[in-house]
Amino acid sequence: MSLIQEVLEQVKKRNPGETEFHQAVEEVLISLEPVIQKHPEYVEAGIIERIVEPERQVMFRVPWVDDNGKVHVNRGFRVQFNSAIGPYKGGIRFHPSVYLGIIKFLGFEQIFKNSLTGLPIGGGKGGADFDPKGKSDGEIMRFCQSFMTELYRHIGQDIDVPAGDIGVGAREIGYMYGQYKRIRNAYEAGVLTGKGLTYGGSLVRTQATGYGLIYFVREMLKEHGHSLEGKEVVISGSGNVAIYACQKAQSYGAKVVAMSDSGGYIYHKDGINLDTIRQIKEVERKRISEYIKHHPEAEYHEGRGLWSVKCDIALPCATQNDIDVEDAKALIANGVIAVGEGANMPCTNEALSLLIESNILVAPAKAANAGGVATSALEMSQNSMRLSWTFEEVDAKLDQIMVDIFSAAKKAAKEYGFEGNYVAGANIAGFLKVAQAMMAQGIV
Ligand SMILES: NC(=O)C1=CN([C@@H]2O[C@H](COP(=O)(O)OP(=O)(O)OC[C@H]3O[C@@H](n4cnc5c(N)ncnc54)[C@H](OP(=O)(O)O)[C@@H]3O)[C@@H](O)[C@H]2O)C=CC1
Ligand SMILES: O=C(O)CCC(=O)C(=O)O
Repeated sequence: MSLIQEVLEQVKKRNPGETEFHQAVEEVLISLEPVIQKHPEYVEAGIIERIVEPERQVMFRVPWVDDNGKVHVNRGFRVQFNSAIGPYKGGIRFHPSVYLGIIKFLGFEQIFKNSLTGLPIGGGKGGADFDPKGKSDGEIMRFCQSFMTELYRHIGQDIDVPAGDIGVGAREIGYMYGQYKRIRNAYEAGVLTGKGLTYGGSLVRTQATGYGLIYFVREMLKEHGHSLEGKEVVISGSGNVAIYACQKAQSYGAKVVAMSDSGGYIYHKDGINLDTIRQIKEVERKRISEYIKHHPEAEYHEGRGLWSVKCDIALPCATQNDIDVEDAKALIANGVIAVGEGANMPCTNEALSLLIESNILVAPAKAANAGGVATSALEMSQNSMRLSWTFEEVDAKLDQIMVDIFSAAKKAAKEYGFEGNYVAGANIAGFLKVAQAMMAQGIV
């Protein structure tokens, strides 16, 4: 059995039931076979065994009281996966599906993604099995305060810097920051990113993941003689990543024809009206089905089925395992050119293999959605300097970072025998920097 197979077996045995974590580890380790052949010193130093084991993981009780005085108890998590190249960095997810296996898959992916940004940030992730849907502002605030009342012990601007993810946006970061500041009685803006602009947030952080995805997809299309101009695009989700991916894709002349939420999807042949989506999602916090009240010529379809909509470019921007083999087959049959992963691990491993074998261009999540965390790192830099850069300055840095990530993935893919496979290229380029740092720091 090869070392990679042995480590995979060990990961499954040691972390029973954590299927998303197994999936994420498998997807990375498979592409590292040629790397360890070339670098036997990594095998000797146990880099593969060490990189799949979190440095630390914390699980805690989050008690809170709803508006009717009823007590609820949720479970909170923070997984500090790897600090070889910088303080742990990664978002916080509030969603009822959250359990240790999800946070570990996300934390593991974050190691390689953060490395690809070229900035000094390690990998971590956190969250809670709390469902923010239908909760009042007061309930959200009390939950965030309770969550931070434990989390504050484990984080700090040079230790671990959380940010947003599913169910956590500027409102939640604000409540968590307020509670952290109250407990610590200190100015430490760099402890969280995705903050509001009046208290240390960075311009462009809100847009960064979606914009960065489109910058990466633009580079990938350009490399293969295509562009976004005139392409039909389908986007899953209608949250932070989806909205700003839609905005940037439209600005490059693409026509976004469908978007979704967990209830269903809308199809608008003439192109989605993003102002309506933003009003429904960012202001009213309602369901996407409301869209047809504003645009009766559009269609609403309940449930899954989004990936059967014909498109040139598919951008999964909702959640993990959104595109399975059947969805991939439907996309291929409909002539898709490219899939750009805005969400983390939105394709099953089987779907990814099928897309790659079918010569569909795949922009892998670790690279393509790295613009969010990269801009978080730029927010940390601004906090350290106590300066704020303009929108144009941050956006230009983000664009350059995405161009650099694309070329790093392309170069690594070519060097290790995977030319044109940016999934393998991103895994390898992300891994190499972390492995070199781990080698230099001894067995820790
Ligand atoms: N925010 C960021 O900066 C970054 C986010 N990501 C990843 O991007 C993805 C989207 O995150 P973000 O936009 O921030 O999150 P949001 O909470 O803003 O939006 C999430 C969207 O995905 C939908 N969704 C969530 N869970 C499911 C599900 N189980 N089934 C179907 N639809 C679902 C939501 O629908 P509904 O409202 O109905 O639940 C919503 O439309 C996630 O995978 C996240 O990890 C990656 C990098 C950075
Ligand atoms: O900005 C950050 O630190 C986190 C972003 C994130 O959670 C992600 O990249 O998945």
